[in-house]
Amino acid sequence: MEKSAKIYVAGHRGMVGSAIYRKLQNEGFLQIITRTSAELDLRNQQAVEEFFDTEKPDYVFLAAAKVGGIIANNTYRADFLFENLAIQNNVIHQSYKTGVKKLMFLGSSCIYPKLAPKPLKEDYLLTGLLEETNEPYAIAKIAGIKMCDAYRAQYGCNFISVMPTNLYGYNDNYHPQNSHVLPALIRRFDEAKKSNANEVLIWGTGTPMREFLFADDLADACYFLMQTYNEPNLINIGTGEDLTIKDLALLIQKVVGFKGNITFDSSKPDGTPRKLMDVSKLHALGWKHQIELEEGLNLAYQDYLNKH
Ligand SMILES: NC(=O)C1=CN([C@@H]2O[C@H](COP(=O)(O)OP(=O)(O)OC[C@H]3O[C@@H](n4cnc5c(N)ncnc54)[C@H](OP(=O)(O)O)[C@@H]3O)[C@@H](O)[C@H]2O)C=CC1
Ligand SMILES: C[C@H]1O[C@H](OP(=O)(O)OP(=O)(O)OC[C@H]2O[C@@H](n3cnc4c(=O)[nH]c(N)nc43)[C@H](O)[C@@H]2O)[C@@H](O)[C@@H](O)C1=O
Repeated sequence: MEKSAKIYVAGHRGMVGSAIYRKLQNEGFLQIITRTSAELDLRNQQAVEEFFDTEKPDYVFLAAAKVGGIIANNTYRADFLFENLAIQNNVIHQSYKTGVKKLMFLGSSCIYPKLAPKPLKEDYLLTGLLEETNEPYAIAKIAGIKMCDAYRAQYGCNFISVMPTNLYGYNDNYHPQNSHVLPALIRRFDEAKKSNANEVLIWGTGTPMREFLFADDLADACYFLMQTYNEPNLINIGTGEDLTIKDLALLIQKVVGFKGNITFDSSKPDGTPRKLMDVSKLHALGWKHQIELEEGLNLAYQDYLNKH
């Protein structure tokens, strides 16, 4: 990407989009185009068409999506399917129509079959049934991968798909019900500490395993792949390391400094038992994460404290 190129970061106020925006600014890009969802609703086909016709971006990072944790995905099943399909259909199709040089589509590790062998290799896509709690979101993301590949095959578009693992970082969503586990627990432990509560409740059994990547590391990987990777199919972005939700809770408890107990609410869903990514393809290209989990948790907790 040339430093003077017009780069559209869709979703620039979100956790991932804001990290990509910071990365591009730090690298000296001069024309980063942004719109909030209030200014440009990406579900609106006509508005997206007008925006692309007017702005004609050279490069697109598609980091706008309807996003949430296990309960949000399971509760708003129609919204997660419809909104994500609409956003990605509009952005990918208009990128083709206006001659965007390269587009990056962000998927998620939940596109892999629930019981696929671990670690999850890219070629396990569509080899089995999906996890029920986030099936609508995963179906939309799989459609996004297939759209990028179809536009590459039929029209020669350089559209690539990356699959990040579970993410956390600056500008995360700390909603008590709708957020992902890591920000939810930062908030719950912090509130328990401040109110001198005796215990913190963790959803599920604590036995599922998850892999976590700091969003600024993800942005760095996205930037790296945008410069170097021009292939169909998908590429995983993660750390290659995971831990149980119980161990994550104990680590967050330590970082926050909560002295009470933790208990488990097994009436809440566990979701996928494990979704560790195989990151050998990314490592072979020469990229590896920098920020380890405990360091990232301290950074995220400071960001939470600054804003709450
Ligand atoms: N968070 C995670 O753990 C993971 C995220 N991902 C993927 O990364 C990407 C970004 O996620 P993340 O940053 O966490 O999500 P956020 O919820 O933090 O940000 C999403 C952004 O999308 C924008 N957006 C949502 N709906 C619309 C719309 N209708 N029109 C225009 N913009 C819209 C929002 O814009 P505004 O602020 O202006 O309303 C918001 O800034 C997504 O594709 C997600 O699937 C993948 C794996 C894990
Ligand atoms: C990124 C990924 O995120 C989603 O999948 P998920 O990994 O299952 O998401 P999660 O972060 O919400 O939960 C992880 C684990 O943690 C447990 N857990 C404990 N206590 C809390 C808690 O307080 N909140 C939440 N949310 N989970 C909790 C929870 O029960 C589960 O076992 C997808 O829907 C999909 O959107 C997607 O791609």
